[in-house]
Amino acid sequence: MSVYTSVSDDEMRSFLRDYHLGRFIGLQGIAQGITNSNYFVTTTQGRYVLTVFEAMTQAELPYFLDLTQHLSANGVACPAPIARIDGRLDGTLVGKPACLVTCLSGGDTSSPSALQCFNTGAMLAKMHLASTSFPLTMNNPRYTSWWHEASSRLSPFLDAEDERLLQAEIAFFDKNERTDLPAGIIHADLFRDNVLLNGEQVAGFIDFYYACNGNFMYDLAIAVNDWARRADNHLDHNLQQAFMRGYESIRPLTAAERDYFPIAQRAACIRFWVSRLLDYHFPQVGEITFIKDPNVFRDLLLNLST
Ligand SMILES: Nc1ncnc2c1ncn2[C@@H]1O[C@H](COP(=O)(O)OP(=O)(O)OP(=O)(O)O)[C@@H](O)[C@H]1O
Ligand SMILES: N[C@@H](CCO)C(=O)O
Repeated sequence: MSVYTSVSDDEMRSFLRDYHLGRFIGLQGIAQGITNSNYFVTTTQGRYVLTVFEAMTQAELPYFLDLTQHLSANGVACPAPIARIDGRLDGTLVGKPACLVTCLSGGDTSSPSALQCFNTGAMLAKMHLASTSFPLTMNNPRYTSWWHEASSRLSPFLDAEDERLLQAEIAFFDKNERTDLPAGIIHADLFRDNVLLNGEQVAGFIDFYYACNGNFMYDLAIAVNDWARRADNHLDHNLQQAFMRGYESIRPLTAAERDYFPIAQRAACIRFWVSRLLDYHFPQVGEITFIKDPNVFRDLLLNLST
């Protein structure tokens, strides 16, 4: 259950006074989710999702809300933030940053069909195209310099084989990274649990809080590594192909991007192997998180080349 911040009906009524959303009817906590507190809010005008941010600061929030507003206005399926009467997209509730967004129908899946992969790939390509006209920028907080630094912190906790593999992969990417390929805003965390599906259709991408500037192939690799990953941590060739075909139905890849894709997949493994290792070995006091198995991405890394 992840409703860490309790919001009373009276607090919600008072929050809603800043919006043109009619009268408050009810509030219902959403059980899924790890980082933030989420509620369905019903008013006389409809149903919305309230997020109360547990870790993000008020100053950090506008970038992400402006981004989802831009994307939804440009045909990308994602929740649109609701503007307050004064035009702001973010507010404060129970002393924490908060926002209201449109409520999407649908749910996530842990075992996607090929058509769901195709449609998610197509929507990711739409997002990449739409992002090129977004004016704000954000550095990727979890990229090469981050994993260099993190790998030093992790070194005492790793056995010799894992240490060697991690260092070798980091060095490989340092040599092979390309910065001249198409880039823009990337989601950077488009796992299966961050896409709501309505049957075979994409209802919307959620959780844009790692979105940043980056290489499109790296973003595609992050998504494919999760969407096509089988329980044995090998990639399902058909699901991978379906995802890539969907992507290319909207944004065809160049030969250089195609060549780079396997390198980006290895980098995407480093990213999530390292973040999960950090969560495991350095659990933050008071941080609300469930530790996910780091070895999934070590094993996927090993299996990518077999
Ligand atoms: N706009 C939306 N419309 C409908 N349902 C939503 C919407 N946003 C979130 N949800 C529901 O709330 C759940 C939790 O949302 P989310 O995954 O964003 O939680 P979080 O705690 O903010 O992030 P994370 O779980 O990645 O740490 C989702 O699985 C989904 O069921
Ligand atoms: N999608 C990430 C967690 C959120 O960044 C993971 O599965 O490790």
